[in-house]
Amino acid sequence: MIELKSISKTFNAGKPNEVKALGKLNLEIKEKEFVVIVGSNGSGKTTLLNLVAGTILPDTGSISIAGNNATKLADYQRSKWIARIFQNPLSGTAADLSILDNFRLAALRTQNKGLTIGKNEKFKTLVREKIAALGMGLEDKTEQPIGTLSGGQRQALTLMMSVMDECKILLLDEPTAALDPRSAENVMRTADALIKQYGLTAILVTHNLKDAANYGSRIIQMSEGEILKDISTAEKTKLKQAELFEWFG
Ligand SMILES: Nc1ncnc2c1ncn2[C@@H]1O[C@H](COP(=O)(O)OP(=O)(O)OP(=O)(O)O)[C@@H](O)[C@H]1O
Repeated sequence: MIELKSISKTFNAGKPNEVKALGKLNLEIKEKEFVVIVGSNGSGKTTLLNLVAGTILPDTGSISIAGNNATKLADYQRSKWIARIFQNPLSGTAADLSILDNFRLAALRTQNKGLTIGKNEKFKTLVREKIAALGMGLEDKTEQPIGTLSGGQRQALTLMMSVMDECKILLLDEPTAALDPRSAENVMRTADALIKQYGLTAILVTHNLKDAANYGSRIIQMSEGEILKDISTAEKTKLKQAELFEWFG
């Protein structure tokens, strides 16, 4: 589903503040795999997500997404395959617009459904059903500005918006870092359930080793722009949480 071949990325090349963020990185992620990426600050995790999303382009190497050569495609050209959730719950939604209008905008993102569908009763009913499935009691608040909701509620809705379209890949960039522990757990549970339900391929970047242990089918540890460890599903199920903390702590 995602294939990175010999990808390298250097920022400010040739200047005194040059940073080699990724060096000749190879990574293949299969369809429906849920990869958790851990690693210390500055190890290249977000750069890797940015390269997959297309917000930055690689210096060398190639990127294939869903069987397409995406190496030179900009982020908006990849958005039909990829949805992304950021650390800040305020990113990805328009605070002053209602929950429903935010879902309309999200539906327009991939330009598959068009404005008419976004306006009709069928769309409203579908949105209410999807929101009800989150079990947060937000289905009767769809006319309320999304900015009035808590960070956890917004993250859960942003997740639902992302997967309602035809996206196949979900990128989660520390999605719970700004949330209290309980909301964080709810958001991670919601993400995990949606990934399974919609059969998504997912990448989660996190500093939370408990989440790395509890979620996902594969763990990758990055260090100085390279993959240091790559733990497969079979190995991960055998790993005890204590061992994981020892390895990555
Ligand atoms: N746009 C940029 N311009 C210059 N340097 C950058 C840019 N983006 C990232 N870097 C540098 O590249 C390196 C990798 O950064 P990246 O954000 O990918 O790390 P990370 O593993 O996600 O870190 P963190 O856990 O702190 O979020 C860092 O040294 C960072 O300072």
